[in-house]
Amino acid sequence: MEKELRVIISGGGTGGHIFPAVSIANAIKAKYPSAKIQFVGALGRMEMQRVPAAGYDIKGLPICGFDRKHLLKNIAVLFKIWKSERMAKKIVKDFKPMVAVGVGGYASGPTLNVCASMGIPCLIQEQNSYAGVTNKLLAKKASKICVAYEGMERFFPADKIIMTGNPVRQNVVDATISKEDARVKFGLDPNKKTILLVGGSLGARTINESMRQHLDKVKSADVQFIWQTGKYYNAEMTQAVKDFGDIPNLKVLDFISDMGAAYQAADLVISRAGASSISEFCLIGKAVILVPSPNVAEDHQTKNAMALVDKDAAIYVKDADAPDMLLDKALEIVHDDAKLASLTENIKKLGLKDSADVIANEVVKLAWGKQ
Ligand SMILES: CC(=O)N[C@H]1[C@@H](OP(=O)(O)OP(=O)(O)OC[C@H]2O[C@@H](n3ccc(=O)[nH]c3=O)[C@H](O)[C@@H]2O)O[C@H](CO)[C@@H](O)[C@@H]1O
Repeated sequence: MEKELRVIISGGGTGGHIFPAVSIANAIKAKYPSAKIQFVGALGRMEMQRVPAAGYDIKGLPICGFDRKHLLKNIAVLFKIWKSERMAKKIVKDFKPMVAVGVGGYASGPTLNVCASMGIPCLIQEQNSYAGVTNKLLAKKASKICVAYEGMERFFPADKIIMTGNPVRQNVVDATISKEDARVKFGLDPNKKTILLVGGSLGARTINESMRQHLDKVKSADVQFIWQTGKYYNAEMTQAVKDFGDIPNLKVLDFISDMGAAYQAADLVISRAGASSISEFCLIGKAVILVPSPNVAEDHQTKNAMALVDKDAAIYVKDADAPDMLLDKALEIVHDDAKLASLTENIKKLGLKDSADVIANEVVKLAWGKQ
């Protein structure tokens, strides 16, 4: 009989790292229901809520990133890294994983470093077309590196790279709720065209401003809206809507837990161009307007977006132009059924299926020592 499978999964910071981790865990559990999975995240970050909500146990490390503006503060950061490594060592010793998975984000640094130093095989998953700092540092120690974009040999040893695509949560891509029921779930008219706005897992100032500055147009549009503001901006945007007055065709939310239903409800999505969001649009086949964040390393969201836009699989609106034209563009497209159909058709061709499954197989092979 094979031994009990024990896996550590570490990383987080934003949904773009957390949700791929959860879907890898789900895929492992689907194959090995008795597998023991321990998440390790960063205290105070989003994974500390989202991972338990997905049904997994998580332990938090007091880790954070270096402060490039205030160098003196980094003495405290060094102490936190040291403390995190000690705590990671204890977690690893107690849990005794057979394999470790890192999905990027601060916590995966100490966790995978400790695992590698104890001879536990490590796999890392990089979601973007531009590798994150932690993953770049861990690449030497990892046995396998799962990626979603071509050309990642720029960052990682070519012989370790496996092209898997980004794992997306099963309940997001396999949502069975009908369009009508999904709209009712969000308190909307089941028969009215619907636009969903999402600013990534944390919300996006520009997308929010593109709505806030045009609430008159929103109210008079023959369309309804689900507007995810992000937790940070929610109070401000909710107040702006309250000050404007009643807008029955608008639902404002800080965070959407059931993204499967939100996508089902929508005829058109407006979104940032984070890697997991893009993978979801491709797999579900959603007409989307992408407004890449200009505030990310190497402008990687624009690269993520252009991979679709160049194939007529998404519409691109530059961040700086969004407050002026995003809403008008969306209202034009949502009423153009031929355009919606061609966008849907083209984006569907770009989805890499079964990513979580393929990665889970690689994790299991490493655990059993079959590299
Ligand atoms: C500002 C920033 O640093 N963004 C990065 C971050 O984005 P971010 O965390 O926004 O990640 P993605 O766009 O890749 O994924 C967002 C995920 O959150 C989910 N979701 C979103 C909103 C919501 O209300 N509910 C919900 O469940 C989406 O379904 C998706 O699964 O990580 C991505 C993956 O490494 C990067 O490509 C992004 O550049």
